[in-house]
Amino acid sequence: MNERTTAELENLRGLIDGVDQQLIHLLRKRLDLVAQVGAVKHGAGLPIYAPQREAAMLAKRREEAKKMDVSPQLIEDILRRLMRESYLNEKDIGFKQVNPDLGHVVIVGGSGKLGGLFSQMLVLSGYQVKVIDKDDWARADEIFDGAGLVLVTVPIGITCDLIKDKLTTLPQSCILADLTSIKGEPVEAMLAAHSGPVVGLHPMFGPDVGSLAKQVVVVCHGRQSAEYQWLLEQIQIWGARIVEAEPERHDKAMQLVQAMRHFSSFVYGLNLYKEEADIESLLQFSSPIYRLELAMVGRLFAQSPELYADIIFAQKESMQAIGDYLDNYSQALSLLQVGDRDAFVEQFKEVAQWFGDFAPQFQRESRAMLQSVNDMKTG
Ligand SMILES: C=C(O[C@@H]1C=C(C(=O)O)C=C[C@H]1O)C(=O)O
Repeated sequence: MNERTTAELENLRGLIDGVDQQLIHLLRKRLDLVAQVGAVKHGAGLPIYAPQREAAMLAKRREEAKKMDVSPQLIEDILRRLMRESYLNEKDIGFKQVNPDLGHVVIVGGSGKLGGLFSQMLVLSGYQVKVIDKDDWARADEIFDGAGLVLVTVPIGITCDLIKDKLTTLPQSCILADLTSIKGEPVEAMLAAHSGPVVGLHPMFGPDVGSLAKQVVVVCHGRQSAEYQWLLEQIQIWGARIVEAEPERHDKAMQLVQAMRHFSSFVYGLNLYKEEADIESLLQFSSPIYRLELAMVGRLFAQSPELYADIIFAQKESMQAIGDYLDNYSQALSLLQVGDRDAFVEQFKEVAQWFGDFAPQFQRESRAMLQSVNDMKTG
């Protein structure tokens, strides 16, 4: 590089640094304004996540960006990232308490990660939370006395027995709820054990989400829904979306969404291990999609084996779904073995047609994900 180029670059880079510094000031200003919005919402008991406001704002900014020859997608990406920050920050202010007259909340299995997250959200909303764990059952009467809500969040394998054995003498008006990832048997067990209000909940996220904004909580109604309506409102104030489902429909979906999905990730990891794959060098050659896939598989093995065993072993019916997968895998493999490329292409087309409009939609969504995987690369 000659001196002139070096000087020109230095000058321009200095100007870019200045713009980036201004961006930091603008971000600070935006965060402060969002904090004020958070305080107003907290006072009024409004949810932190305001989808209509977001959609309207994004549409306007996209228009304005276009006029200034800035990519609309660029401003949308930036604003979406900023909004994620907003949810995190709004959370710290706390949330409106929808039911101030509730007695305390008991979280059964509160030392688990998901129990801990719900405990934190309830405390941030002004509720008194008591936890009961394995070693505390001697004090159970005292802990449950006066409870307004009992939230069961123990491993699936022991959920129903625990409900049957230990939760039969709750105060009549107390709400009994669970967070288990299957709903049929736990809801039945709760209805049998307790004659008061009962509701089954399944948070469709792990404990490492920073905020509940935009997350989904599935609700399976048990009994006396008017009594726990406040809890659903409270969850919505935390930013989550409530999706109502019949326990059977929910459990059937989980065979694919959870059991089969996690099982195939497990086998994917198992296979890498048996093949003695060198992850380091795979990463070197990885395309963004491979990296994303590896991240989804690898993250499984950073978590609790018991948790995944529980999810995969929760329903006997999942075996059927997983078995079907294996059959389809074998049939597809046989096309490869006999070299029937045409049949493969035909099957591909058939599946593509079945996906319909979802295929291009998923392509758009994954494009953004793949780009951010690429952004995260360093060096
Ligand atoms: C700041 C608000 O809260 C959230 C965050 C937003 C943002 O960062 O712009 C917009 C909408 C809400 O989901 C708001 O409601 O305006």
